[in-house]
Amino acid sequence: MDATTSTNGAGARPRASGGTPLLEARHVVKRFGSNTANDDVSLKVMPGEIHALLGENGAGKSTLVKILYGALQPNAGEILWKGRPVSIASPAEARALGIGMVFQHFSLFEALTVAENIALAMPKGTRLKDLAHTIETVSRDYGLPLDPGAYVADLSVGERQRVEIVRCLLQDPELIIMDEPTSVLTPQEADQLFVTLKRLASEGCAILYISHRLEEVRAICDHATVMRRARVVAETDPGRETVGTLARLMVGAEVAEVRRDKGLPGRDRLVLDRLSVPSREAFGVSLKDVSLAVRAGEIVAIAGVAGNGQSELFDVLSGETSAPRDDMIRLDGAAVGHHGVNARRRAGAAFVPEERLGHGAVPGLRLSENVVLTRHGTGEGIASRGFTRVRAAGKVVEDVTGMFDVRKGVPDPEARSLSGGNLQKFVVGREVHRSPGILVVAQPTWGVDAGAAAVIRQAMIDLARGGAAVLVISQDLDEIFEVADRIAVISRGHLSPATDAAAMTRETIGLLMAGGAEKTGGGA
Ligand SMILES: Nc1ncnc2c1ncn2[C@@H]1O[C@H](COP(=O)(O)OP(=O)(O)OP(=O)(O)O)[C@@H](O)[C@H]1O
Repeated sequence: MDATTSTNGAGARPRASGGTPLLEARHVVKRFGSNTANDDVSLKVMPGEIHALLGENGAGKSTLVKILYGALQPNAGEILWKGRPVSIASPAEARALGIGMVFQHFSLFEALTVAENIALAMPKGTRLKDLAHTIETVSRDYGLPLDPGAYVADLSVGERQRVEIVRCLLQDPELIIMDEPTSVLTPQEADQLFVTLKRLASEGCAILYISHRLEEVRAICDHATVMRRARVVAETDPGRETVGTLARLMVGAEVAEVRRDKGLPGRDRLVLDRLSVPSREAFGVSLKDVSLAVRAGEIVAIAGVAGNGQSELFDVLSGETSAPRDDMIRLDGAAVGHHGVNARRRAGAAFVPEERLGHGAVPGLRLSENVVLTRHGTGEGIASRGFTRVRAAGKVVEDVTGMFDVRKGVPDPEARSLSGGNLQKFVVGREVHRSPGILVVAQPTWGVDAGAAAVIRQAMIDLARGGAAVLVISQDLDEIFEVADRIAVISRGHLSPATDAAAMTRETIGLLMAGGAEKTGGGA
């Protein structure tokens, strides 16, 4: 690995050429059956360095960091910690060395409080009261405020991540591994996280950082290791690259630009009429008088800080919860507010939830079985009996794999064995493949690489331009501006009127996010 000197930011540190790496992986190999996920991978992380691990979906990044965290064992290769060979047999051993990890999929118990969750990772005998106090102090100091007594079930995704980070910090790590930490955060939360990471790095803690958001990698990372198809293909200083050159290093080709011509919106297809839904949970968000009409041919995006009613809105749109009145939700003119998810699917709607594992796909089922699950009640070619069903579902898997370049080791694997981004591509692709008249999708490109994000965004645009009404719920403003014809903002359960995207700026959206939506009231 070449010694490089960082050019980014005031706090940039030169990359030591002679110093001992904090962590070094040498020639690591990891196979899953016939699929090689890491093929002779080497990596050096220096103390106090923010080190990006980049690569397209399925490149092998998560596999490598799971090995470094002791959650997986390599088939070959060596790991050195502060220059000494170590064998990291379990996450507990990794933590004992000083390696912490914040996962992409959270591992918190919803029925426990923040303090109780963190206590599980602390030495036996830690008093809950003292721990609550420490949590409050550390979380405040590092700009990640938390209420130790709050139940995890009531926290937003961004807050849950804070719990994971604070739990990690309390173990005094020298290296923190983060797998796509900003994909669940608002722009403001992400900025705050960057301040926290810079501070940790200035205190000597190294960060190994997986992200598909290349702009942020350029802004905060001192060094990047790039993987492609299980191998390391480049080492670079991201501050010296552009987003385009980084994307090319990852994907090995130019990333296609999303094409969008102006649509000619037609009739109303999805209509919400003064939809109010009281929260089911003590700390949940109630939807208040939400009105919106999404027309044929257009994409409407709902922006907002996580935890402002997005998941409640998705649940009532998809039929997971019932609307108080049937006609509060109309699909192509038909009142469906009291209908379940299958009836809404039969009415031509498709839904892609935010959580892909568990909600979007059942982890232990094969992809074809997951296709059957979402289509058995819709009468769309997945016949109701035996072989036909399995064969037709297999064909859907094949089509979606081709259209969305889903990378997988075997033709029909269990959902859980796909890399995060590939599963997302599959779940979005499975629904787009139905050519729905109405598509509601939450966080469509969460965790997918630049190339795949372009494919998914293009598919949504093409679907809309073909006459569908597409509603995108997203926290990613870049994505919203790339795809949306109109933008509405959700704030504490209120939805602002959907406004022509060309007339919206980040500033206006920011103001609406901060509570302005309540003042402007619901409207289409
Ligand atoms: N438990 C498993 N069983 C079988 N194959 C697996 C397993 N875990 C990962 N793989 C495979 O290993 C390869 C690398 O996956 P990995 O999750 O490491 O990729 P990644 O670079 O982190 O991708 P992403 O950006 O999409 O999260 C993929 O082909 C994946 O399908």
